[in-house]
Amino acid sequence: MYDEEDLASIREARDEWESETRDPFLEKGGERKDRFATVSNHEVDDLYTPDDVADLDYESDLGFPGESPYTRGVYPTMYRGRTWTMRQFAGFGTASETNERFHYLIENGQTGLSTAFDMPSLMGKDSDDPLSDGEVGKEGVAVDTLRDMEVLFDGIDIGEVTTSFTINPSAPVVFAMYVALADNRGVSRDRIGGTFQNDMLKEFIAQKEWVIPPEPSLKLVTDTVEFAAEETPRIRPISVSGYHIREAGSTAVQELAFTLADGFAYVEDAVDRGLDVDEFAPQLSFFFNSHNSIFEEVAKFRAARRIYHDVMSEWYDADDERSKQLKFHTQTAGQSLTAQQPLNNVVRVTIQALAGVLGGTQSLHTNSFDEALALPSEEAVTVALRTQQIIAEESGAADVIDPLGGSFFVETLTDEIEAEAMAYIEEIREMGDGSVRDGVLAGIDEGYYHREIGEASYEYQSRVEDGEEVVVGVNKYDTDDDTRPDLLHVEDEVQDRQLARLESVKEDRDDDAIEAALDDLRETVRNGGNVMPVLVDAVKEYVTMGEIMDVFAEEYGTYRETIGVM
Ligand SMILES: C[C@H](C(=O)O)C(=O)SCCNC(=O)CCNC(=O)[C@H](O)C(C)(C)COP(=O)(O)OP(=O)(O)OC[C@H]1O[C@@H](n2cnc3c(N)ncnc32)[C@H](O)[C@@H]1OP(=O)(O)O
Repeated sequence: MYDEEDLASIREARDEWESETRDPFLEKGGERKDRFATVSNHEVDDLYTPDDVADLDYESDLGFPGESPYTRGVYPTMYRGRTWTMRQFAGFGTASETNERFHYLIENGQTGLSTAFDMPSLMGKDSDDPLSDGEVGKEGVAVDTLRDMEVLFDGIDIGEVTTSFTINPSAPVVFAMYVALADNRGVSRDRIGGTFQNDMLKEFIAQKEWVIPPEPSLKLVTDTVEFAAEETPRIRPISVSGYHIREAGSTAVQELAFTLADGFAYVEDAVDRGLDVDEFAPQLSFFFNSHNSIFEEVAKFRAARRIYHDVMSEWYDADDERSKQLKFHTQTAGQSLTAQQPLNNVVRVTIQALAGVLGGTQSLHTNSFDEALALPSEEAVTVALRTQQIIAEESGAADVIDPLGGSFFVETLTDEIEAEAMAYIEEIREMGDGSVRDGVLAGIDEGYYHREIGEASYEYQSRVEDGEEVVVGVNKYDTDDDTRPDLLHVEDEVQDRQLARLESVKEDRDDDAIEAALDDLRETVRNGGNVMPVLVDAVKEYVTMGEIMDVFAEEYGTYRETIGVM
């Protein structure tokens, strides 16, 4: 963006500044540290100038918002037209309690819904399974049958509001329930909107919740992609998630690279099935973490959009512009929150949320300050939502598009993060002999991710222990405050109420229809067909989550991690 002559004179002026202005000043007191680095340990210089961005080409590297390569944002007006979706993750108890929380959040100005499921539902177990005992409704809402979905969305217009479902191994079942709910309510399938996390690859990489092995898991994900493309154009069947990879201890670059590689693996799997990339890619979506190093996060989000645009065009021949636009949800970093001095977390969350906004997120969850201690209380959830509203309506951050674009520092970081992430993606592609899909599966199988993330995590912990990485109120400043906010407690009787509902649903069912539905499902699995249409029929008969997942486990087998078992 600068000509050679300008750059030469800037270089010369910088040398002069260093020797005549900075260095004599440094002699007085030096710098606070020997080395400055982001939370991911990415070293940063003291100052950036046009010389650092000498290779930047405005048109091909940045462009304009809503135009390729989308570095500056996916929409032409970004938040001047509409602010991001404020989507607080919520769920606890039975569907009735969560339905109440949904209404509370909507009344308080939240613009989208996001469902947290309890552990049994996440793992595809019914509430009456012996393994579920003590976990029902504890960390999210319990969903066993379509009846729970009916209660969950009572009084909510599912043709209007978009809802996110954080569910993975059992995602096809919940997707089928949502479609069945729409059918039963007479809402046409093309009106329902929302997102299923349904990102099984990151489960094997980082979060470690699975039922069946990686290959059939991927097959089921692609079933949902195909079904969504054909039936539910406003549903995003996968939210390719870096969040949990980062929470497991990865760096920002690893988070970006591993997530994009997973995204490309899903693209390849769907293309291998015979789908045209432009038929399904516009419905893909992403989900990233936002940590404390504000500029690193902004650069990560900008690099994500640029890489995605370039790779979708060049490797997968996407034509439709929507196939090349990376749209993402952001959640502030749970792992950065501290149990000590919990109110400090409000500040951390504000910084992280601001990074998401400056980075152009489409949707945002701000963590509640008490999340290191328990599920969020109503008070904490309200502060978290208000944080988003203050950023949106008081800070001015939403008034200018990509306000950090053109910052010598942020553009340099964007380039560096892009290059480092691409090196990882290429490495994964090579592990699969030219196929990212096979490379990701090989990486899972061989413990590649486990090693890479483990090393980064160990290194971060060591820096915290050495005090090189400061965590205020934990390893520096007053650390013995034990203030405890009022916490949300989920009563044990929730389990009894959920079991009673499940029992009454089971009593009312037509046993022959249940058996026939499960036979159809087994048959479809055996002949390799898309399971989604039969799942929709099955859940309409009130077949349970556990009954369906048992068929998958019987037919596809279960999975045990082999890492470390030599
Ligand atoms: C840690 C925790 C755990 O594991 O426990 C978790 O995982 S929690 C995980 C929680 N996960 C999530 O909450 C995932 C949320 N994800 C999503 O909501 C989606 O996948 C998303 C990221 C693509 C965001 O979708 P969204 O509907 O909120 O936002 P969109 O960007 O699509 O915008 C919504 C509508 O507004 C329109 N729109 C957007 N911006 C503008 C603008 N400036 N002017 C005019 N219209 C606009 C869009 O075109 C779209 O319309 P139209 O609809 O007409 O096209």
